[in-house]
Amino acid sequence: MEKTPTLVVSSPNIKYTDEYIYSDYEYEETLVTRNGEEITARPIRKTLGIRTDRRVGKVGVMLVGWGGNNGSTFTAAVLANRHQLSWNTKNGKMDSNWWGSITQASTVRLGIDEKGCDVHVPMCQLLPMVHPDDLVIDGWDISPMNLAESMVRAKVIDYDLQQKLKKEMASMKPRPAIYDPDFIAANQADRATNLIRGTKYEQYLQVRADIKDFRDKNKLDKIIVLWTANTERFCEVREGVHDTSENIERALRDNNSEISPSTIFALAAIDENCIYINGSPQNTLVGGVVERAEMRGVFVAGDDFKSGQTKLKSVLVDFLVSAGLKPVSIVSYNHLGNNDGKNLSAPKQFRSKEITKSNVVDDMVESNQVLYKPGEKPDHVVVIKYVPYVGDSKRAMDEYTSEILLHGTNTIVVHNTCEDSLLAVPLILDLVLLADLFSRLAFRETDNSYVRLHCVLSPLAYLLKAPLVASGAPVVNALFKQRANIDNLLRAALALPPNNNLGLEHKVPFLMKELHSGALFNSPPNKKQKLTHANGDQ
Ligand SMILES: NC(=O)c1ccc[n+]([C@@H]2O[C@H](COP(=O)([O-])OP(=O)(O)OC[C@H]3O[C@@H](n4cnc5c(N)ncnc54)[C@H](O)[C@@H]3O)[C@@H](O)[C@H]2O)c1
Ligand SMILES: O=P([O-])([O-])O[C@@H]1[C@@H](O)[C@H](O)[C@@H](O)[C@H](O)[C@@H]1O
Repeated sequence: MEKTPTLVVSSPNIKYTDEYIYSDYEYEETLVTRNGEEITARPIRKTLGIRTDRRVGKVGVMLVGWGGNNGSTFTAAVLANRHQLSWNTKNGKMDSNWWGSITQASTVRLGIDEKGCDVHVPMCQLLPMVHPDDLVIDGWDISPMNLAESMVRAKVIDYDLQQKLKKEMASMKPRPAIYDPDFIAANQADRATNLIRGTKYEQYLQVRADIKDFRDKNKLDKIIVLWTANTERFCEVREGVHDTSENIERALRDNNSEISPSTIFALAAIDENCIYINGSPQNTLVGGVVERAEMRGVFVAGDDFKSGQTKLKSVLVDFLVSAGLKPVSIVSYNHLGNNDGKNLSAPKQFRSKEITKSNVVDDMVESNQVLYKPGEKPDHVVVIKYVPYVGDSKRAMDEYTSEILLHGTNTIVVHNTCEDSLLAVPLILDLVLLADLFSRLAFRETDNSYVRLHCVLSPLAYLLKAPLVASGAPVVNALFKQRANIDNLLRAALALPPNNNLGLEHKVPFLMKELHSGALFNSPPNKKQKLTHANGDQ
């Protein structure tokens, strides 16, 4: 594989040491105030010291639901890419790739070259990230099947590739897991034979022991626990039970029936200082769990991978509303035949998914009060049907009807067929790699102290249908705003300004002349500011 060039930022605002990258970043925003009919906009600017720990270390990922379609396909994809496997299909020989992963297969605009042409680099090249080949994988499942059997059961991976992976995956066996029939569909009962017995607290202790065992056996520096098990019903959040760390601890020890398996996994992960990510729609990350994460300085993220219909919805609705067209009716229907679809065929589990698939348009609608009165929303219907024959190949049909000029209407219909797991698995990789990277960022608060990001990793929103945010923070669902947030956070850690898409060197005559004469690149750099970091050389 050709060696990717090393990226170095040459600026008085950045300092590289063996352990850290120190950057002075000019954070800019516009403060808007209203006084009756008058709106005032005031630019504000703050120099932020950002430190990135370059030491990636040895990273493990523990999947809850490892034996599922996503878990087995993720494992197959890591192994296929690690071994650079090729395999035969009816369409010819295929090579491994990570398409669908923004860290591995997408690029970020870095800037322009001397001719003024945009230069893009792979996202994974901007800052030190875990290499997918180096990930150590383990996990739990209520089903006892090993990963080779799980891969066959999933019917996602091409047959010839399965044969090349079977031996290695047969040696991988999910650890016994926590099963509570009150939280997932009754139709999952026949899988549930690989279980941790005992009270909820005993199960919590066992999960912690499993994490310690995985860490010690593999000499890991960091573990990320990611839920890709079945969708649970929402737990009924109760004051005095779910609201604080202390109350949830008590509820756990009291074997409270409203403490879900996913919340037990989350508490165990956090108490073992592991990042916890929820790839399903249920409300695992209740107040007490987030408070526990804050107290321990551990990161959490969720909910529900944003892989297909919802991802497209967060683009189409953003396009329509920002074009001044008014979506008034959105209908999202799909059917699929995998075990996820089987579990979602139960009303309570479907309701969890319906919630996360429905709330995704709120921020875009609320951003345009020319089109929508306060509180006004499009009609929005979500339908999911289970049709066993189609397996993992989800069939999605969407209809978007908008009001246009002079109350005309415009109806867009989309049909989409895909192996659902092949869309979700790259997101699992990105969630793991970006969560690890973001956990290594720190922001200088005083001369010698740094604070990390808020424990709820909302910069991962691009990958999630219902992004969890810090209490009181706005939820952003528009896909390209979410993407710009990731790109510009990475740029900020390199003391680079956000991409503003102005391109004035191609629009303002004297800038165009400077560009072509080379003068544009000789303009004096920002006045050399003293690095604000106490640790960086002055
Ligand atoms: N495109 C996608 O595939 C996609 C997109 C968004 C969200 N999701 C969510 O990801 C999750 C997994 O999807 P999938 O297609 O892999 O489903 P799946 O049913 O194939 O896999 C889930 C696995 O979890 C196991 N399991 C159930 N309860 C468990 C528990 N308490 N502990 C440990 N294991 C448990 C099951 O035995 C199964 O092997 C689902 O919640 C789904 O809604 C999937
Ligand atoms: O990501 P997306 O395509 O909007 O939503 C998908 C649903 O349409 C599908 O029915 C469900 O099984 C998947 O878990 C996923 O949530």
